Amino acid sequence: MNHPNTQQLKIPNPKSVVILGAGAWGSSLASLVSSNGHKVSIWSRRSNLQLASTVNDADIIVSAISMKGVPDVIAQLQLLKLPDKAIFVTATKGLDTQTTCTPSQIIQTVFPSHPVVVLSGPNLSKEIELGLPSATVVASHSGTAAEFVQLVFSSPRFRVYTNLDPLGVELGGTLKNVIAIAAGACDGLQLGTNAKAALVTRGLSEMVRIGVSLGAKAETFYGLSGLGDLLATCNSPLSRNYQVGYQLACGKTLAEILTHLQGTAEGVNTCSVLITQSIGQNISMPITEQVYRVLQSESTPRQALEELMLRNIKPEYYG
Ligand SMILES: NC(=O)c1ccc[n+]([C@@H]2O[C@H](COP(=O)([O-])OP(=O)(O)OC[C@H]3O[C@@H](n4cnc5c(N)ncnc54)[C@H](O)[C@@H]3O)[C@@H](O)[C@H]2O)c1
Ligand SMILES: O=P(O)(O)OC[C@H](O)CO
Repeated sequence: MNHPNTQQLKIPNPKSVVILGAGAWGSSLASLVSSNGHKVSIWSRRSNLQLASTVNDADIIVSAISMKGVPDVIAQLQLLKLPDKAIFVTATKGLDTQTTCTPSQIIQTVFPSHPVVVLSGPNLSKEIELGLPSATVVASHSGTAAEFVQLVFSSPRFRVYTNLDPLGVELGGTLKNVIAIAAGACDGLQLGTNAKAALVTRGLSEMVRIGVSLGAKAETFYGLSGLGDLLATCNSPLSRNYQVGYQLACGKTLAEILTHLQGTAEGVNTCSVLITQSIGQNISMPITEQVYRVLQSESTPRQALEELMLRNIKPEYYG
């Protein structure tokens, strides 16, 4: 089968794309789509735009809001008449603390007749704003919807792959945030490259274990939206989740860090949800457990390291 290359990707008619959320990621996604010649509207809870008039002709509605705002904004959309053609794209990386649902699950439950596409990958918004090259994944049970979104977002600086495991892609981007907090702490404690490699590899193992138990495909976690995003977030000071861990290791309190952090570190809330899920499903998640204890001030990063190193020795299970 012949696929077009990025030079041939122009969609004949510009599409109408609505971005919900005017934060770092919403702004970067807007600039990617408008550079491709599409009509972009950005709505946020603080803008003067009416949600109803913003979405009334949308081909694509993108959620780039923080997880805590998703249920409320989707409930607002439920009261409106959306165009039948509208495809939802979620670029939010978190879990709902009330229901433990992912954003795509929340959207699909409220809008069962609209396709939902997950967009996730190693995409630090500051690098994208600089025009640096990057790749991502758009995943949906509707291959047609995923390919449509792929065409709208693809460009020579933003390479977009399709995938048919939306839950796996969404969980990859969500679960890695907790491991990124641990990786930041590892660097803050100056534990070295060997320790970081061990942490990230065993972290991936935890992601696969809980992800598969929640219904994702194991292989998805070894792609861009899993391992790819894990590597980006665990190795970059641009990541807010990494920053949380790094600064905790430097002795700051979580409250101090969050007060000064630019943007949202979803891993903090995601960690609490994962602890509930891992206990409920009897799944071992030692790194997540230690991150949780540090976030709750029940332990320090140094004590968390000791706890991890002193666990019973065992075979290297994969997954
Ligand atoms: N920044 C990145 O590099 C990046 C990359 C990929 C994915 N993401 C994900 O995108 C999401 C947004 O991240 P961000 O970096 O843009 O965060 P941000 O803090 O810069 O922006 C968050 C946006 O959500 C809105 N919001 C927050 N609470 C809300 C509520 N209760 N109701 C309505 N709107 C609300 C804010 O007004 C703002 O527009 C997160 O889930 C993040 O994990 C971020
Ligand atoms: O800044 P973070 O930690 O939210 O990470 C941003 C993106 O998820 C990286 O892909």
